[in-house]
Parts: sequence; C-alpha cells; structure tokens
Amino acid sequence: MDPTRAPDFKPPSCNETPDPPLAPQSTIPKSGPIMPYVLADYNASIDAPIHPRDYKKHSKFGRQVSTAHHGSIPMKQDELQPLSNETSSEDEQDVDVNGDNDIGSSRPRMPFNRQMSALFDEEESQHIGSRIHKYQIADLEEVPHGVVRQARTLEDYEFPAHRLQKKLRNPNKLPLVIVACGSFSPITYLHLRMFEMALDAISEQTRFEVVGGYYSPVSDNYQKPGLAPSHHRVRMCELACERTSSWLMVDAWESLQPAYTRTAKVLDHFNDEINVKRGGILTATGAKAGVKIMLLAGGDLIESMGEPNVWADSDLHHILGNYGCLIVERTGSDVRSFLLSHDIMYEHRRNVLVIKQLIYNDISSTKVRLFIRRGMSVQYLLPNSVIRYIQEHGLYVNQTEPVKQVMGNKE
Ligand SMILES: Nc1ncnc2c1ncn2[C@@H]1O[C@H](COP(=O)(O)OP(=O)(O)OP(=O)(O)O)[C@@H](O)[C@H]1O
Ligand SMILES: O=C(O)c1ccc[n+]([C@@H]2O[C@H](COP(=O)([O-])O)[C@@H](O)[C@H]2O)c1
Repeated sequence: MDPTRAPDFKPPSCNETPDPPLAPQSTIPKSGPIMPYVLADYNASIDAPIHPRDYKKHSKFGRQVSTAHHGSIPMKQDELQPLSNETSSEDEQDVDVNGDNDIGSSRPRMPFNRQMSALFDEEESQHIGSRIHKYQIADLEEVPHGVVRQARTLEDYEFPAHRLQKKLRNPNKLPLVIVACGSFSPITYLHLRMFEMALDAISEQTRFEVVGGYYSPVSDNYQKPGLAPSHHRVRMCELACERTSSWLMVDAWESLQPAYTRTAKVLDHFNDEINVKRGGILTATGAKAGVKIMLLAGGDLIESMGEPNVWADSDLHHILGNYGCLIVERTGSDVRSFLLSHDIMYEHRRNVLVIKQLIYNDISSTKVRLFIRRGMSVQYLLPNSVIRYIQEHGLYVNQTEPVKQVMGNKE
C-alpha cells in the first residue's frame, strides 16, 4: 500500500537525515507562501495583487501590463518549448488553430495536430464533421494526433517540457508548476479534474500563474496492490494528457528509478529540471524567474502525513516549507481540521492551499480495477483512449486484490 512495505524500508527517524539527502534550500526559489489563508495571518501586502504601477518596486521583472488571463497556459506554437521527446507519429506537434492564448476565455484553446489542421480549411475547422465545434475539448479524444512518449529507460530519459510555458504571461503574477504524485493505476477523470480545480483555485485566490502541470507516476517499487507496470501507467497518463488536456504532461523520471523515490526527492527533481537546469522561465523583461513547484494531492494523501513512520519529518518540512501543497478535499474528509492538528502542516499552513470540490468527484482507481475484473463498464470514468489502452494490453483483468483494499473507504 505504501513505501513502508518495501523490503528495504526503514521507518523515518526524527534524528536521522533520510537518504538520499534533500536538495539544498539555496537551489529552491523563494517565491513566498501560496497564500496567507488563516485570517490571523492575513497580510495584505503578501497576497494583494500588485498594481502594475507599483510593479517595478516589487519585482525585478519590470513594468509591463499583460492583457492575458492570469491562469492561462500558452498554446501558441512559438510559446511552447520544442518537443524534446520521441513521438508516436511523424507529425505530432499540436498547433493552436484558435490563435488565442486565453485559457480563461469562453472558447478553450484547441491544440490540433498540424496534419489535422491542414486537412481542414478555415470553414471546415469551425465545425468538424458538422457535429463537434472546434472549441470543444471533446475533440481531442477524436483527433488522431500523436502522443508525446516518455522514454522507457533512464538513459534515454528527457524532461518533458513541450507544454511548459516559456514565458510568464502576467507580470503581476509569479510562476507556478503543479506536480501530482501517485499510482495512477489507472489515471481517471478525477485525476484530470484535480488539475483543473487547482488551476481555478490558484487563478482566483493567489498571486501565482500556473505555467505547467505534471503527473509523476510512482515506480514499480511502490508496493501497492493493483499497481500496473509503470510503463503502462506512464503511457495511460500520456494518453489522458495528450488527448484531453492542452497543458498537462507526464514525467517518467520517478517511475524509472531503480528504487522507491520519496516525494520530497521527486519535487527536488522538478526543481532541478525547471529552476537549476533551465533557470526558471522568462518574464516580460526578458529576465528569468524561479518557478514555485507545488505538490497536488488529495485529502487522503495529506492525512497519510499524520500516520506514524510513513513520512520523514525533515521531508515534510522540505515539501511544505520549501515547495508547498495544493490539497483537493475528498468527500467527507476534513482537511482543515487535519491542517490545524498537524504540527508541521500548521507551521507551513501559509504554503498550503485547500481546494474545495464544488462538484464532488470520487472516482477511485481501485473501483475502476474492480469493474474491469468483473467485466463491467468503466465508460465515462476514464478517457476512452485509456480504456482502449487497458483493453489492448489486458490490464487489470486477471489481477486479484485483497477484499479489504477494494472495499476500503479512504474517507
Ligand atoms: N476522491 C478523491 N478526491 C481527491 N483526491 C483524490 C481522490 N482519489 C484520489 N485522489 C488523489 O489522487 C492522487 C493519486 O492517487 P491514486 O493514484 O492513489 O488514486 P486512487 O484513485 O486513490 O487510487 P487507488 O484506488 O489505487 O488508491 C493522490 O493525491 C490522491 O490523494
Ligand atoms: O515521500 C514519502 O515519504 C511518501 C510516503 C507515502 C506516500 N508517498 C507518495 O504519495 C503517493 C501516494 O500515492 P497513492 O497512489 O498511494 O495514493 C505516492 O506518490 C507516494 O510516493 C510518499
């Protein structure tokens, strides 16, 4: 169920530094807390949006007013990082046929395969097959564009940055990358919704601009029932991202590690790739800014931080203090009370943003696996491309899982 089951697992001790050691704090950009959430901590100068007039005073980015939406993710070809990975067809690069970049507009941007857009003239691209409007996200599942593939070995590994925003759009905001760690066995619409909920919460409530989002599926060394081989889980995440989203990516680095990797080290890896190797992202002035990296997790994962001998205290300080956490509430779980009662969480509470699910979604991978074993439909619980992949590879069909695991309610 968790790393404590690994044969070489040693419970974290308060006096010992876990191995491998964490990245030095000096390599992690100090972008401040996600928000002063507790009323008593409220300090307008920390959270208040900076007026463009005063911007120069507050930032090294200089003064430039952007008209872009605060939470927008770029889809214009020239704003995307070059494809660094192997792709599954000759011409895979998505183009923005809409020609706008505003994720918050009523017309979501639609990345299409260049090949496909060449097939449609301007009029045709308004209505594909006169049934699906070009702005409908559902199109992505139907368009036979390629899917960016992650390497299957560490030697061939390259950090995926093809959808990582190259430049900060709003000079009044600070750049933020969201990372979700988990099994994703298989990825479901809930896992996809988590990012959209986070995007909305960050855009509405904070001074950050989301410049990228990543899934980091855990490696096969994570001893959890129902875990499909990591290359399949990575591939399913890739299909889900490329076919249903215009901004999400999958990073295989964690899944390719020869041993279980603690989440604090996974966040260090993202910091290393984005801030140390790439120097952050460009701002309006042409200077680079450090990107805040935050862990996106459900209430159950956060509550596991309160269980003895699972997470090392030093890792929790590192994750919550140097990075930060976005917590999606689960049905019935009281994340705020947990935050209040957990000493380390409380200490770093200003770096933790609790995201309320306004439309409850409780799709569970465990139950999806059970349905597959029983030959039941999983349609509309996960993307069609993922369902097809599971069928093609016969995943989960012949598995057994302890009854307790399947019936277990995380709430
Ligand atoms: N119902 C939910 N509400 C909020 N977050 C969730 C929910 N289900 C899973 N998550 C979060 O999604 C991330 C990935 O979790 P995971 O892959 O374990 O999904 P799962 O559906 O819970 O899987 P499993 O059933 O195999 O335990 C974790 O951060 C987890 O907390
Ligand atoms: O870093 C740790 O000490 C640690 C302890 C327990 C769990 N985690 C991570 O939390 C995630 C749990 O995922 P899941 O699918 O079991 O909900 C997974 O990515 C684990 O690596 C991490």
